[in-house]
Amino acid sequence: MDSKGGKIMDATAPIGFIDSGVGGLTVVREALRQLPHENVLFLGDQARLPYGPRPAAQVRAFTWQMVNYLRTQHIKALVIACNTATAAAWHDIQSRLDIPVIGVIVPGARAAVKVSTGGNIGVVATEGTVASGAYDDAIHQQNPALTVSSLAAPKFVSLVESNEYRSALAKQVVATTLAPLAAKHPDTVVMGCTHYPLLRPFIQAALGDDVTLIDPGRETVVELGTVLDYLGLANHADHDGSRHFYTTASPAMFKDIASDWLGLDHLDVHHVDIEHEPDHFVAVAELGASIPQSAATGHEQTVVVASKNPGKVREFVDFFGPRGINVRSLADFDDLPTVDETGTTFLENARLKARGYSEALGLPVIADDSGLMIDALDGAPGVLSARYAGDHNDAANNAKMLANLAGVPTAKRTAHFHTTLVWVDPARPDDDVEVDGEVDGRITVMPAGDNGFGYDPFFYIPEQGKTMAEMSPAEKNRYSHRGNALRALAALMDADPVRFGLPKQAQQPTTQPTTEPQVNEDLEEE
Ligand SMILES: O=c1nc[nH]c2c1ncn2[C@H]1C[C@H](O)[C@@H](COP(=O)(O)OP(=O)(O)OP(=O)(O)O)O1
Ligand SMILES: [Mg+2]
Repeated sequence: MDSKGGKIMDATAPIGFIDSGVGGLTVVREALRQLPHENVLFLGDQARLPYGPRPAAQVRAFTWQMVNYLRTQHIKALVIACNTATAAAWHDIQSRLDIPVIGVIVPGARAAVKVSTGGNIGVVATEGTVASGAYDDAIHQQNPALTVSSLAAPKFVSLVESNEYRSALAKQVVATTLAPLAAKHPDTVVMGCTHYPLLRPFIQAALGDDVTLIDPGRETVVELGTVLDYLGLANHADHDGSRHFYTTASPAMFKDIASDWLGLDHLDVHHVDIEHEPDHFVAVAELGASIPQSAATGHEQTVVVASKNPGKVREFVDFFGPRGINVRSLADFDDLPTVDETGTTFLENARLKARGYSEALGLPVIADDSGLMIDALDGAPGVLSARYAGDHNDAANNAKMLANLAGVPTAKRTAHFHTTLVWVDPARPDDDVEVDGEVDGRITVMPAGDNGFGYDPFFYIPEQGKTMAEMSPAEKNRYSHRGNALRALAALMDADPVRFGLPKQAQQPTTQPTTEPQVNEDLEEE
């Protein structure tokens, strides 16, 4: 964990990637290769593509809308995986956010300066990037003596976005477009648009084999890895991270290109609308307020997870995110009164939290009250799980549990996790939704695994042969009490979306994706 700007950041939080379309996937592919354990959220603004010909002020506004959307998903770092957006907005965004913000231009320029042998560097980019002079500036900042020749290649983005990037037409367009640059005999050429690496074989052919091509996306991911390490924000999970993709256009075409390019099946792709997001910096707490709540308008739903436990909140984000529901937690709101858990049952406490916070916020709220019941301890710690030894001190709680179980043989260490969820919507009084979930397991003698939270390292599921802390988030969710309760909730949502403020023909998946995408290592590398 690291703290920046007074806010505790979570190494397991996702990294956000934004682009005008699918081009940013070339950067995501690098991230999956170089940083496979990181959780990834990608947003492509295909509905408003291309960004290249647009005025810089408009690109900046669109970019902020993408950024503000991803900020509601609690990203720990942001990569502007688009050269045009980086040229127009990187300075503004990185100066205002309290997370690392990395653009593609500086890393790309740095790499070109490093490898150039003849001091003659070419840059191929969109009109917007060329007009900004951002690469010239970044390269000359490193070494003013280098020659930089820039060329705009406006047609390349549409070749890629129309999935034509392997065609004969593409080959011909690339050769014709690059002829004036080839005539200047650069020794190094920057592919200054994240769409262009998909055309790499044709670009190389047009410029000649002697030219070194720079993929700024690749360099950006190197820099991202360094920054995360430096800030203590790298995800050290022992399994591949989760990957969620959002597009402002239709998911179908996006899925085709993304599956092909990333070598991933079962991509989790969802449509989102971002035009209502603020087009400039606002505090995270204000972002929720800008999203319409009404089911009748069919707009996005926001729910506040009434929990101060970041481990829990993550599991809710993983559940609601793919269903297109924005998630806030109590950490996003200042000056909230604390609701005490004075009940004697999970249901009473979950109701107290859901109703208390919903009343204070005037928003739909979901609360979770959960705990561990150990048979040999007559169901303890149960409702008091969080306060068993120390107040929310996981280490002390686990130590007390172990001490109380000393000498109890394996076969008698059976236990059950329970969760009760209560959903309260101020727009639908007297229509609270209440569901339960349980999972059976056994308490180990030694902790195992680094994932999850609370009692997870000691909660062993015999059928799976591991503790919940040894499972990836998706895997834990498949078996856990919370996963089971959320599946019960999902069934109710699918049956009656309007009850949850969702549009009637909800396009959400009926069950959560349980397949973890695999990275195909065999994909061509340079
Ligand atoms: O999946 C789980 N894996 C491991 N441990 C878990 C899990 N789920 C709940 N637990 C433990 C944490 C806490 O010691 C107690 C819940 O207490 P509980 O009051 O519901 O939550 P909390 O106080 O941590 O957060 P909050 O009330 O703000 O939601 O059971
Ligand atoms: Mg609690």
